[in-house]
Amino acid sequence: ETGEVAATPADNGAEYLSPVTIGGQKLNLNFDTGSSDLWVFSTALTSAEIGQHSAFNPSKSSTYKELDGYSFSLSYGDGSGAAGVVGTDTVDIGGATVTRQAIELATSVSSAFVSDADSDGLVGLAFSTLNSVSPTPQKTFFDNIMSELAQPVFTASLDLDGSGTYEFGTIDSSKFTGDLEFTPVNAASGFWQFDSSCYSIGGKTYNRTNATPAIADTGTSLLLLDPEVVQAYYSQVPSANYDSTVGGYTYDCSENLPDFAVAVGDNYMANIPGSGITFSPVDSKTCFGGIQSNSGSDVQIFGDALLKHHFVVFHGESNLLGMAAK
Ligand SMILES: O=C(NNC1=NCCC1)c1ccc(Br)cc1
Repeated sequence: ETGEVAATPADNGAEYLSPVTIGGQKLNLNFDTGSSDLWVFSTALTSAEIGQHSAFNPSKSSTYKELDGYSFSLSYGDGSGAAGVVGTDTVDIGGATVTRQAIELATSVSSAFVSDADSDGLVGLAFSTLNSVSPTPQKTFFDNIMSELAQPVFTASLDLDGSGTYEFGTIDSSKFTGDLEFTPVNAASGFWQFDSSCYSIGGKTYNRTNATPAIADTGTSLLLLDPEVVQAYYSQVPSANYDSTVGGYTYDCSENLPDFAVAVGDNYMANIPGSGITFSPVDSKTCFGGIQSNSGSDVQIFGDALLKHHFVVFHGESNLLGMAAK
């Protein structure tokens, strides 16, 4: 079995959305390798909360089964969150189908999800140990389908030109160039976590002292790195400075930015060309960088700002992360 869906950049440029069919109902969900819950907007929310979203209606699905007394409650790294009840239903992602997938129906969502009209919920693709369902944590879609897949993998090929895809069960070699380099993942963290001990700026490589690990997180928009690395990068950008009003480093959009690369394990330097560093404009002349600080936390987050420049393989059986150029 295999499945393939488009990953389309949302209007806000901050996330990618993919169509998922649950009990015959189609929703646009954010595939998130940084969390492990599949939750959706549900008709239990108020119409003000639902707004333009698609909301799952359990009473309209002939295959939905409530899990009596089960609940979920989640908060994400950016402070957004959701909570609600739990059931099972048939989930189809591009033809890959799980018949009894735990789906989490939101009865409350944070304001960020209400105002982001593009996302009808998330599909968690980190390890099931992080699932928030009480009293019994549930398995992710990938965990449930892995044994049925032609290969126990899923891949992310995110593009800003709207041609991105997620694929389950196969590694499509037409989607990348050069070698695919695999790195061991520390699954005990619950994340797709690996070592990253060096970086390069404008082609010059630096080793990090007391290097914190990194995670591959498709649910985070930016590249959130140690302050040491971020300061080193923006010291090479004359007009750059930390602007507390927007909460990050900004610079003149006319700057000719240096290339940047971070190590993924010992065998791969993941590069972002200088032309691909900017995340968004702040005003007519100022730009906001895709490289920002993780405020010194114990892990670096390699989000879409990095991942969209690469072909990424998540190998669930051998706990490896594959990276290639594209
Ligand atoms: O929440 C996280 N990733 N996913 C999403 N962010 C926003 C919506 C979804 C996240 C994961 C790991 C670490 Br460490 C910090 C943050």
